[in-house]
Amino acid sequence: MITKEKVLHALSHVEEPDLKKDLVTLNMIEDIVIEGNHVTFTVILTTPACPLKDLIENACRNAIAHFISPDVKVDVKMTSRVTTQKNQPLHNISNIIVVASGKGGVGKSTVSSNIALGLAKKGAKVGLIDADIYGPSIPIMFGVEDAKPEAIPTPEGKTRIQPIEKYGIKLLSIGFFTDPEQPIPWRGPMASNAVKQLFNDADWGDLDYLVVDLPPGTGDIHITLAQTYPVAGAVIVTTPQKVAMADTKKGIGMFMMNAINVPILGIVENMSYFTPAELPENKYYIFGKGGGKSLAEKFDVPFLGEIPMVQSISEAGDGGEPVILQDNNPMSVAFMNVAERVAQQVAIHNAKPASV
Ligand SMILES: Nc1ncnc2c1ncn2[C@@H]1O[C@H](COP(=O)(O)OP(=O)(O)OP(=O)(O)O)[C@@H](O)[C@H]1O
Repeated sequence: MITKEKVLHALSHVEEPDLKKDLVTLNMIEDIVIEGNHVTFTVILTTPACPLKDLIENACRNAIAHFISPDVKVDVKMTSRVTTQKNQPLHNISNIIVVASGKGGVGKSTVSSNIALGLAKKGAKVGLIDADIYGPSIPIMFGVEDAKPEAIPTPEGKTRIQPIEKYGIKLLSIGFFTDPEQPIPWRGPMASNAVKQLFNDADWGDLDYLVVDLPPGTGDIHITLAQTYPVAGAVIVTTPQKVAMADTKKGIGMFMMNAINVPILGIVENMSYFTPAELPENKYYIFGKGGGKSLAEKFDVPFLGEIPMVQSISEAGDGGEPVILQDNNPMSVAFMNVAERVAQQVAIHNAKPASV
């Protein structure tokens, strides 16, 4: 006879590959129902964007077959409860992910947008802040250049900014509050205060992930944000050129400084190679090859993936519909892989003991 204990015993032999503990110890199994020869249970993953979903499901099926009987009919429901970063800064936001680059123009906003939408596509509740005071490009990438977020008065006499909702995520850009024709005269503290308002004074609701597109380089905003709001981690975007890599090293160094101490979730290499649309098999490594990967190895941080230079990426971004929204575009898959790896790294960091 199949019992709940037997099912739990079988599943206690399935290890969560990232967290290196079994699913039962991690409290990832719920709702076991046994009806004769039919077993149903739910696996609670740490993120809906878990890249190991299929692997874990297969391992569960194999464990039941091996430890109970191959004849058992198994139904596995996969769901998720997103884990929360340590020192959660805003009670309704589980994880803040900053996206940074040493240099401007390497595709930081493109990567931020596609990661945010990728996580949302997987079912997560996602917000996106465009904190790039020097060139806020998220409004263009989401086709909401003219949006004017409402400020709603609260009973306490404050105002709450309502994020704009587009493609299933909530977004706010510093660009919504500035005149695009005017250069931004803000200097450090003023700009930092404006960005802080996007965190504090906005009505984000409950979010699993808040992705923040930082200005390029290292500066006041980075330091203020990292010190005011502990973040789950930083995604570093670089291109393969030597000059970009040199600045990327500085950026990584800044996040690793004791006073800042932001975990590096990994490096994304953008514009890794050029691929013409009509010859998708041809890859031209015009800026050099393997730089992002070797940088990740040098700093002992994950390499989150390479994104080629493809016309459809810039067309989609300029057209206000990031490429990940196109289901049949291979670049959509490339960005989804990056988004999944980011979510995976957040979950790994969240599971570490507080001192690590
Ligand atoms: N992989 C890619 N293939 C083709 N075009 C790309 C790719 N990545 C980014 N682009 C294009 O390059 C331009 C700059 O990208 P993006 O705005 O994302 O860079 P950024 O690093 O955020 O820039 P900034 O420093 O101004 O904030 C955009 O027009 C974008 O569409």
